[in-house]
Amino acid sequence: MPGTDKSDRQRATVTDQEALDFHSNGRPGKLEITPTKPMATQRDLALAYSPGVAVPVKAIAENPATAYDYTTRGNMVAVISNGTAILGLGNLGALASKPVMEGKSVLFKRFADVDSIDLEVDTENVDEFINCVRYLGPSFGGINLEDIKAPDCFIIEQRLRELMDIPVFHDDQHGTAIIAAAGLINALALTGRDFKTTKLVCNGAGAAAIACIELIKAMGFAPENVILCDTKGVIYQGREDGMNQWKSAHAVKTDRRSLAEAMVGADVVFGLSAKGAFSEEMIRSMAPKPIIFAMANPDPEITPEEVARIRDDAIVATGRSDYPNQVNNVLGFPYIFRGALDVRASTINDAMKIAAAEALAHLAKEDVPDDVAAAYQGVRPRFGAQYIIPVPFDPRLISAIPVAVAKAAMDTGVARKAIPDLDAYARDLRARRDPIASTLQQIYARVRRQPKRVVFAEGEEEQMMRAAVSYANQQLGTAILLGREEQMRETAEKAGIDLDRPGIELVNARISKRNNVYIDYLYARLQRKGFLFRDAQRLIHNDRNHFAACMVALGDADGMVTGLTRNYSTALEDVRRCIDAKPGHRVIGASLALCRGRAVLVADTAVHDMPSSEELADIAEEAAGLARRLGYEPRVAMLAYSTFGHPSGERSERVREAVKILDRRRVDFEYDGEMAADVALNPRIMEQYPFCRLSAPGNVLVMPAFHSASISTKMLQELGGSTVIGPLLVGLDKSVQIVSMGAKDSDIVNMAALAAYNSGV
Ligand SMILES: NC(=O)C1=CN([C@@H]2O[C@H](COP(=O)(O)OP(=O)(O)OC[C@H]3O[C@@H](n4cnc5c(N)ncnc54)[C@H](OP(=O)(O)O)[C@@H]3O)[C@@H](O)[C@H]2O)C=CC1
Ligand SMILES: CC(=O)C(=O)O
Ligand SMILES: [Mg+2]
Repeated sequence: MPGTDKSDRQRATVTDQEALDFHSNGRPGKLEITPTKPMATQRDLALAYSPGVAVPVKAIAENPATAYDYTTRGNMVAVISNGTAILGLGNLGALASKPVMEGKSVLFKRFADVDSIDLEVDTENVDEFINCVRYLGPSFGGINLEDIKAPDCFIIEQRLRELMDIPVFHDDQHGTAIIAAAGLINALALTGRDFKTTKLVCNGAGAAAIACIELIKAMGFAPENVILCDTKGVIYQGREDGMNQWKSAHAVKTDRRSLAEAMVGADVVFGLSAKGAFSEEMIRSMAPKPIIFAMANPDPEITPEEVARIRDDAIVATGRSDYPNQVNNVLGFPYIFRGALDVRASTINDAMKIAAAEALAHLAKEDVPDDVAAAYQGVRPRFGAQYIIPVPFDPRLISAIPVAVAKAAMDTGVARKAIPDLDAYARDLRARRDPIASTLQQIYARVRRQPKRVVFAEGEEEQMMRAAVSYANQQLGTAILLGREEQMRETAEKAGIDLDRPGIELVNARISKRNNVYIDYLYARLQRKGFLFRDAQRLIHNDRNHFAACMVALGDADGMVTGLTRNYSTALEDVRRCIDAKPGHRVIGASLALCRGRAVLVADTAVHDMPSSEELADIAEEAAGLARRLGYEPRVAMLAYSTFGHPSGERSERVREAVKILDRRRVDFEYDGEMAADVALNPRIMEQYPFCRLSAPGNVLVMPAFHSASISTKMLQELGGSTVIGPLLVGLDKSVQIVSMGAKDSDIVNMAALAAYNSGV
C-alpha cells in the first residue's frame, strides 16, 4: 500500500491485507441495520406500517417530544463528513471517508450502545453542506460532525448549532479537546506543573488544534504561554500568510518563527498536524519532564520509541491504540453522546465537555479492579507516566462519563428530560457493556502479557498463514507454521503474505531434528494399542497433527491449532493419541455463544455423544472451570426438554441424576436443573420456580447430549445472529484447539489465542 514503509509494517499490529480483508469479508463494510420489532405476521405489518403506524404519526404531530418514545430518534446519531480532513490523511473526498465514518458509527454502538449511521456529503461548499445537514434534524438525536477541514468546520458547526435543536458536535474539535485536556490534567499533576504557568506549543492550527487550545485556555492556561504553529511556522501577531480569524485569535507576540524555535524550553507540545512533524532535535530542546502528545493519526508526529531514544523523562501520548496513553477522541464521543441523548440535551455545552474531561482524568487515578485490569493487556496499570488516561476498552468509561455529562446537562438547563437517580442510571449503563468484546479482549490481553509459541499444524493452508501472521502481528507470541517450506513460501507469495517477519517460524516435519524424539514418544504411547514402530514413524513424518501434538506434548510449543482440513473428530483422535486428559479431568468441548449483549457457554459441543449422569456432572465441572478462566462467575443450568420433573422421561432423568451427583460432590459453583432452555435464560420464566437455586439466568448451559448441544449452537449462529466461538477443547493436559473445517483466518486467530491462553492457566 502506498506510504507504508518497512518500519511501519514491523510496528503495525495488522497488515494492509488484513485491513482490506476485514472490511471486505462477508457483507462489505462494518454496519448493518436490524429491525427491533417482529415483522412476521399480518398483525406485525398492520402495527409497524399502515394502518398502525398512523397512530404514532399523529401523536408526534401533536407533541414532537413523543418522537423519542415512538421512534429511534432518541438513540440515533448521524456521523457526517465531507472527507476534507480524513484523520491526518488530508482531503481525500466524501467517499473515501466512508470507512472512517462507518468505523465511528460502530464505535458508538460498541462502546456506548448508541445507534449510529454514517452520512457522507459530497460537497466542499460550506453553505451546501449546512443546507444538507440542517434538514436532517428530525431523524436523529444528535449530529457528530467528523473529519471536516478547518476553517470550514468552525463555520459549519456554529451555523448548524444555531439552526438545529439537537446536539451538533464536531468530534475532531471537541472530542479531541476533551480527551487531550483529560490527559493533560493528569500529566501536569504528575510533573508538578500548574495550568497557569505551563508553556505549551501546539503544532497544527486546524479543527482539533484550535478546539484544544480554546479548552485548555478555558481551563486556566495563560494565552501568552500557548504558541500555535501551522505549516508556515509560528502564528505570531502580525502574520498575514495563511491566516484566518480562528488562527488570529490565538496569535501571540513573539520573535520565534519556526516550530523548532517555539519548542525550545516548552513544557508541553501537542501534535495535531501530520506524521513525523517533530524532530529529535525539537524534543531534545524541550524543558525537563516534557509532556508530548503526538496525536496525528494514523502516524504520530514522533513515535514513543524515537522519544525514548533521546530522553527518558518525557510523558508521551499518541492517538494510536498500540502505544500506552492513547489520546484519541474514541474515549469521548460515544459516552458524551450517551449522556447527552439520555437527558435529551438540546446541545453539548462547555460544562458538559469539562465534566467529561474531569471524569476521564479522575478515572485514571482510581484503583483498577480485577475485571478492568484485563482491558490493560493483563497488566494492572498504576497512575503514572505510562498511564495518564484510561484505554478505550476500559469498562468503567460507560458508567463514568455519561453520568458526568448528563449531570452537567441537567445542572446547566439544557436537559429536556431529567434523570432523577444518577446511581441507578450508572447501574443501567454498566448493563450495556458488551460481553463479546470484553471476553476476547481479556483473552488477548493475557496472552500479550505472556506471549506463547503456538503451532499452526496446517501451515501450508493460506488461511493458516494469514492467521499465523495476524497472531504474530498482534504480539501474541510466536506462530509456528508446520509444512514444507518451499510449498509454504510458494503459497504465501501467491497470496501476498509476508512470512519473513518477527514471530513467524517455519518448521518442516520431514527434516526436523526432533523427529526421533517424537517417534519414540509416540511409539511408547501406542505400542500396546496395535501400532508398530513403523506406524509411529509414518505418523510423525507424514501427519502434521501428530507432529504438532508431539511438539506441544514435549514442550516445543505451548499450544496448537488445527482442524481446517480435517473433520473435528478425526483431528481430535489424532491429538488424543499424543496427549492425555489432565489428571482428574475430562476432555469436553464448550462453545461460547455471544448474542445480544449476553454470553453463554454451551457444553459439551464436541466430545461426549450420549453422556451418562456422571459424565454430565463432569461436563458441568469442566465448563464451570472454563467460565471462571474466561472471567465469568458460572451459573450452570443443566438443560433438558423438561423442567424440574415435568414432563418426565429417560433423558431428563439422567440430567436430574447429574444434579444429585453435583450435590454430592459439593462443587463450588451455582448449578441447578433439570430445566428447559427458556427457564434457564429468561428471568421471568425462572420466577415461576422460586426454589430454583440459580441467582440469575444461567450462563453455562450443559446440554443433555451432543446432538442438542451441536444443533442449538448452530441454530444460534445461523438464525439468532450469535457469534459462536468454539467448540473450545477443555480438560486436555496440553493446550490444543480445533477449528471447524474451512474456518476463516479470524476464527483461527481466536482459537490460537485461546490455545495460548489455556496453556498459561
Ligand atoms: N488523536 C485524536 O483524537 C485526533 C487526532 N487528530 C489528528 O490531528 C491532525 C489534524 O486534524 P484536523 O485538525 O481535523 O485537520 P485540519 O485539516 O482541520 O487541520 C490540519 C492542521 O494541521 C496543520 N498541518 C498539517 N501538516 C503540518 C505540518 N507538517 N506542520 C505543521 N502543521 C501542519 C495544517 O496547517 P495549515 O493551517 O497551515 O494548513 C492545519 O492547521 C490529523 O493528523 C488528525 O489525525 C484529529 C482529531 C482527533
Ligand atoms: C481520531 C480522529 O478523529 C482523527 O484522527 O481524525
Ligand atoms: Mg476525525
